[in-house]
Amino acid sequence: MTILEANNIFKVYGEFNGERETVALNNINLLINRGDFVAIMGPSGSGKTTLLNILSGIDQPTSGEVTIGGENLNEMKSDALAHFRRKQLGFVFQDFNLLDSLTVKENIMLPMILEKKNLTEMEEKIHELASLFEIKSILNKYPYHISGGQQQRTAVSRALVNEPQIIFADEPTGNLDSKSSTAIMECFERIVDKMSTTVLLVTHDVFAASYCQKVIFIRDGAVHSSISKTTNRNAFLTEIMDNLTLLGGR
Ligand SMILES: Nc1ncnc2c1ncn2[C@@H]1O[C@H](COP(=O)(O)OP(=O)(O)OP(=O)(O)O)[C@@H](O)[C@H]1O
Repeated sequence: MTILEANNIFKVYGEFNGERETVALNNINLLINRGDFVAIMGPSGSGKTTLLNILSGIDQPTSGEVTIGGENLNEMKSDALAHFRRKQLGFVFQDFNLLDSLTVKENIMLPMILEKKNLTEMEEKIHELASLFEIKSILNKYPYHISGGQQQRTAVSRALVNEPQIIFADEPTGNLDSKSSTAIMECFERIVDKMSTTVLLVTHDVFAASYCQKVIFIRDGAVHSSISKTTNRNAFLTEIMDNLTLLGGR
């Protein structure tokens, strides 16, 4: 079942500070199905973050449209879009974006409080996610007292509490060591397997991308190619590196 559809997406940034206009996205078309686990890769400046921001309704395309679960993001008024994003989409960022003044548990609860869920429902959900991501023992700690990996697992739990249709992650392993990167990619694997959540991430990290089922390569704002995992993760990792070499760039 198609969950996200992007049709003829163009993004042109206007002239700024004497710089000429930039065509950041040049006719992108994408179909993402429920339960897909997809990485977007490409050289620096190829348009990855711009694409993720447009697919997730953070930014508007210059032309083209994005639908998620059949709803056209570009036709929604800003209040409706904000509500849709809060309820239907989950976000994970490179720098975790946790609130330092709230405990791990309170950070995870926040999106449910905004959705006015009842206390029993919130407690049950937190228990389920904290068990799944092995963060039960740190629920009452503050973000500055836990490791980067634990912070990112908290951020993934927070992204999942309202059972979103799709999780968007921008460089989720960018600030993590290799052990924590493995743990977070295994978390994504688990939610795709167990909950059929759809995960779409942008990454420079070949190791992280090798956990996905599919990698879409973009260059100069356009889809260049895509590959799907057919054998094991190590073979897929080699295939991703070969494709990146062909793609060029840093
Ligand atoms: N707000 C903006 N105003 C003007 N140009 C922008 C803006 N944001 C991005 N760009 C330009 O659009 C192009 C795509 O940028 P984008 O950040 O999407 O690339 P990226 O692939 O995510 O890069 P990186 O891997 O370095 O993060 C680049 O040429 C960039 O300079």
